[in-house]
Amino acid sequence: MATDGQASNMDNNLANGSSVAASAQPPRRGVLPRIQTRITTMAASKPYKAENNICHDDSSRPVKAQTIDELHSLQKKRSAPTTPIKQEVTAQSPTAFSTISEEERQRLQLQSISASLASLTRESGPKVVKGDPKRKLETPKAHEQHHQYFTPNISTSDSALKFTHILYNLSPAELYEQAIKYEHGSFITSSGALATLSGAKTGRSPRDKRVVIDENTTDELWWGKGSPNIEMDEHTFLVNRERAVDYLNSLDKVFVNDQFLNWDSENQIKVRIVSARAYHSLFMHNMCIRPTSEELENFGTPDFTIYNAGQFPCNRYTHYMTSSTSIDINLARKEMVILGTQYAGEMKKGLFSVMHYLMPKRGILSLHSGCNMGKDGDVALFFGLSGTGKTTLSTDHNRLLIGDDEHCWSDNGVSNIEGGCYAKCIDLSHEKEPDIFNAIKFGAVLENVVFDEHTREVDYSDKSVTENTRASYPIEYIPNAKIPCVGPHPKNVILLACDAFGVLPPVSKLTMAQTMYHFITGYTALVAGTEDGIKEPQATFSACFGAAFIMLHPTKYAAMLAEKMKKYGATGWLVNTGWCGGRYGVGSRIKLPYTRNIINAIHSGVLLNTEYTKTEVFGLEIPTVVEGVPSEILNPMNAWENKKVYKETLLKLAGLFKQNFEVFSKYKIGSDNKLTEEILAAGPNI
Ligand SMILES: Nc1ncnc2c1ncn2[C@@H]1O[C@H](COP(=O)(O)OP(=O)(O)O)[C@@H](O)[C@H]1O
Ligand SMILES: C=C(OP(=O)(O)O)C(=O)O
Ligand SMILES: [Ca+2]
Ligand SMILES: [Mn+2]
Repeated sequence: MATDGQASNMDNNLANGSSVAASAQPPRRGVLPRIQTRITTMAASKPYKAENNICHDDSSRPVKAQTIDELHSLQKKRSAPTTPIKQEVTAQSPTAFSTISEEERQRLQLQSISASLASLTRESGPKVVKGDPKRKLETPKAHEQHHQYFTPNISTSDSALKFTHILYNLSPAELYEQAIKYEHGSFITSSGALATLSGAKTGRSPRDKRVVIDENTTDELWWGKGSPNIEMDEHTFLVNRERAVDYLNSLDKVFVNDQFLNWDSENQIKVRIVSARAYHSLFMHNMCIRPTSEELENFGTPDFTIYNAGQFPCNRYTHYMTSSTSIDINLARKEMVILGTQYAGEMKKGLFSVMHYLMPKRGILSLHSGCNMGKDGDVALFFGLSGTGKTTLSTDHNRLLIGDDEHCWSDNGVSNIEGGCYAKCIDLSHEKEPDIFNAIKFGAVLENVVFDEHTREVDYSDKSVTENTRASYPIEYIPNAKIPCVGPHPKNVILLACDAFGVLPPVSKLTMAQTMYHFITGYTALVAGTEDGIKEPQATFSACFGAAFIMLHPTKYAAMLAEKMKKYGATGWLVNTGWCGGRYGVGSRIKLPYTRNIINAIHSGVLLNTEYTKTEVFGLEIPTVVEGVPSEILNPMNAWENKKVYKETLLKLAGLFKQNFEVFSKYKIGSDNKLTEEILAAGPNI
């Protein structure tokens, strides 16, 4: 089909081409057209006159360059001067860089980057210089005094003799060029996105995420069974940090991104990402909040720094290492080191873990949820594990998108932590998800997708590289994004589960105790791919729908959620975006349009006042009708052909729920004894 189309297009072009040629004066074979040397009918608008009656071969102005090199130098305009240095600084409010010259500011910035990259054993940062090493002019001689580079006090070692070039907050266009020139597997797709490969790891490696245990974190953090925080000591962290920093400094150039997290300006943090790949720099450019040039000038010292040396493995002879991958967080040093994985999601989710530590300390609840808002200001949260529909369902053409994955709930309302979205691409189509499909354009990063060698058309159904194909794009690529990404207190809290057992109803209305029970339980069937090594869906429990990212005990987050939901009167819902009519392999996944209709009925308030029945075992309230959804699927028992197998499956899942919840039964949720008892009773009855 496509070939036919192309062929006939080509025929048309040829036909058009020849007809145009025919209508102009065709040069007769063997007779070349005469060269004109006289002005005849030059357009009157042309600003210059012919000299000595000799006409130039071109009707435009001559180029203002004497040589080819000069011509090339004209092509690139220097960026507009950065915002003027503020002079009106009072003695009471001197800002960090307010009274300094542009040169001094640049020097301080490079000094800060050099300090970030400092070796802790040699106690010095590398010699850093701004700009691409391929532009030789910018590589200074060491004795030259040049404001573009910074030389720290260097102890004797060969690594101290070279410069590390810093590609600082490059634009997407510059990053495209860097990726395409220097990184294998980088291509521009037909829609303008940058296609890249993340290497051997195409998903996160939760079993390789380590957190430094020290005198503070011993008591503060959640350790042990079920916790994502695999311990490591400070010394081992420093060994890995040194390995990453030495690797990065051995390169000709590194990328540095200085950006923000959290749209709530009172609770924003400054992050620095040092990475070796343009792909990683563009990914974080999309995922974090992009500073304005003025904000960048006043950036100062970051609150948290990532060293991404993902191409380089960790050393398995190092204590605590169980593979060649390690993602290490040190809260005291405010640093994270990545070795042995190039999957970009580690950076995004690593920072999310950090927010899960920092925000609750301020009484702010961090949420692994999507978030959107109706035209009347009604906010909905979409909690759920990977693949349950946070990104898909929060991206809704009829509502404003606040964010697809990571939020904060403070006394001021909700705020997105990030500046972009990270959508799954498997089986993506314009028809099913037009807004996400259209966001995959110039500036978007497309990970691990397969495309036609010639047309660069992406085949979203192709799983040859991985099932976890991904697109990262700035949030403003979604047409109805809410910028700034903040909103009032949520009205609906939707818990998403992708139930591979097919026994949970497509929608149920939850009591407060049930909401807490299901929030702490965090059930889903993990969909293939996002976590490395998972190929088939399997039942999973992940506390707070994000056990891989929370840092404190789950009951801390649960207590905060209960308090906020009560205070602001939010309603909890459980939505199964997984299977109906049988388990995975027998039934089928609930159709996305049905789920959207369910979600619409929640947003509109229709589902608050409708008829409900209660299910056995889980005791869930289910509506008897939802507009645009076949009534027979609303009660899963009706959708199953074999009722006996349904009941067995239901009991099996209920048993897994009970078993999972045992560890939480000895904990109290906040200061409320009654709520704790109610939560324990809100689980399945068997
Ligand atoms: N009924 C449904 N509801 C939500 N998503 C569905 C449904 N059926 C299929 N899907 C697919 O499941 C995936 C959900 O993934 P995503 O929205 O990225 O989840 P998350 O953001 O929670 O990780 C998407 O690929 C989506 O197209
Ligand atoms: C980036 C991730 O998020 P999600 O799959 O929830 O979109 C992830 O879990 O690796
Ligand atoms: Ca997620
Ligand atoms: Mn998502």
